Amino acid sequence: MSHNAPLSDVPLSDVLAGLDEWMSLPIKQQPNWPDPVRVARVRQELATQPPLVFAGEVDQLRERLAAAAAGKAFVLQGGDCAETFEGATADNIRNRVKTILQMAVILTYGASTPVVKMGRMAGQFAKPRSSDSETRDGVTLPAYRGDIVNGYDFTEQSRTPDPQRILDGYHMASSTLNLVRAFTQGGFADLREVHSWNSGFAATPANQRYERVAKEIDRAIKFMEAAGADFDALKRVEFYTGHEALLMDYERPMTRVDSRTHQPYNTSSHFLWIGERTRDLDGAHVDFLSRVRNPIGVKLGPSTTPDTMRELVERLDPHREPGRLTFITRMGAGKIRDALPPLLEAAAGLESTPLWVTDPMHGNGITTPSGYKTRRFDDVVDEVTGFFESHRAAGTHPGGIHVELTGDDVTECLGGSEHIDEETLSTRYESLCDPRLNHKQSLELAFLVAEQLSA
Ligand SMILES: O=C[C@H](O)[C@H](O)COP(=O)(O)O
Ligand SMILES: C=C(OP(=O)(O)O)C(=O)O
Ligand SMILES: [Mn+2]
Repeated sequence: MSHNAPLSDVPLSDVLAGLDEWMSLPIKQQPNWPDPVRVARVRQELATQPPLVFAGEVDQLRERLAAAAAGKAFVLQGGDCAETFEGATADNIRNRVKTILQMAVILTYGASTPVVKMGRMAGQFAKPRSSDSETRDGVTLPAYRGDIVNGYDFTEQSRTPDPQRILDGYHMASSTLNLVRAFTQGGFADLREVHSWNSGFAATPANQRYERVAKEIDRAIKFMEAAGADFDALKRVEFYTGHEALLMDYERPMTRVDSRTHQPYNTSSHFLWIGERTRDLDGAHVDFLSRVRNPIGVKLGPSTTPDTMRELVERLDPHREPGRLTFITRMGAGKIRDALPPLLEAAAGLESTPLWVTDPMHGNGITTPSGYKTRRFDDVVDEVTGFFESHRAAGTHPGGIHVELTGDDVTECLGGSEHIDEETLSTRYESLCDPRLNHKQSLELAFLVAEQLSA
């Protein structure tokens, strides 16, 4: 029997042994910890900490993703490229949650589709890098790999990987998730608050357009209330977390055997994805994630062949379980119309039902002459359009969108209705890794996606 069988026929000792199989496989993008003994101690301590999510929630998300894969819902995943410890403030978390809620309203209302809301939040602390090191003014130090590994400051001390950061990352994820749960379960995310999510954001065409949608929703709710509808269910909103499962010294200790089902769940997050750089078929990440019950995503870049995709299905979704596997394509605006159709065609013969999500960010990175990593809003929109076109042509379901965004008024991506240009980038560029859509650009994108969805 395959190791990730949906039914728990595998002896517990085999399950536990399997969870460490990755250690014997090639692995990429892990830090060079200077003191492995300290890391081992941290791993042990982390393994004793309470889980961040409950396995039942994870199962519920799998059902929601299955609905999206079947064209009955749409998934919205968004958040920072790299969450930071310093950025885990109430204001910052609230603005990101508000932005995702607003985008979800635009999509739900504009396209009459249920939206599965998921943050790149509460654990998005580890980053894969193109280069292991960074050189500035002749000084070479280890690359910044995310706050869960090392610091961004360009000093030897800060860039040296520090395992204490793994525990700090756990606590940051825990407090972030606590606030996210408070907002989404305590009334803040109630659809009757649809106007208040817009407050605090500057008046712009996108916000004004949002206000108009909010007014219409308000009127509809008032009408239904007057007609006797009970809206208590609106008080609570399902909101899930996801991050790239990259740092094995975090992901493994957070993986626990569920007492109800005797199956392993990665309790650091509801959803986990494997990055473009670590999805080797015979590598550690694919093996490890094939053994946990969480729904799993895999990033697919433009060079992905149908064979690779088929093999990923075999390894990660051998039982063809709806909701289990999400392909997050990140092809680039210029490539998606050529690169995605062969994958959609090949998937049709597999009896698998992967959820197809577009990440219109990571294939569209450019660096300005002054050294800023950025993306053009128009390229982001073009990739999203290419995603919808490809699915329409193939008769498959465009199931969701995955974006790097913030609720703040940063200037990291070029364009949008505010026409951020190369000179403006430096005024408020805050990301420590990839450029994010700001609040207005996020709403603008949501309106465009809603149009595509309802086309
Ligand atoms: O977020 C994705 C990657 O970590 C990022 O794009 C890598 O960036 P780099 O090429 O600057 O290392
Ligand atoms: C590293 C990322 O993406 P990818 O693996 O697609 O490059 C990311 O999502 O930040
Ligand atoms: Mn990124």
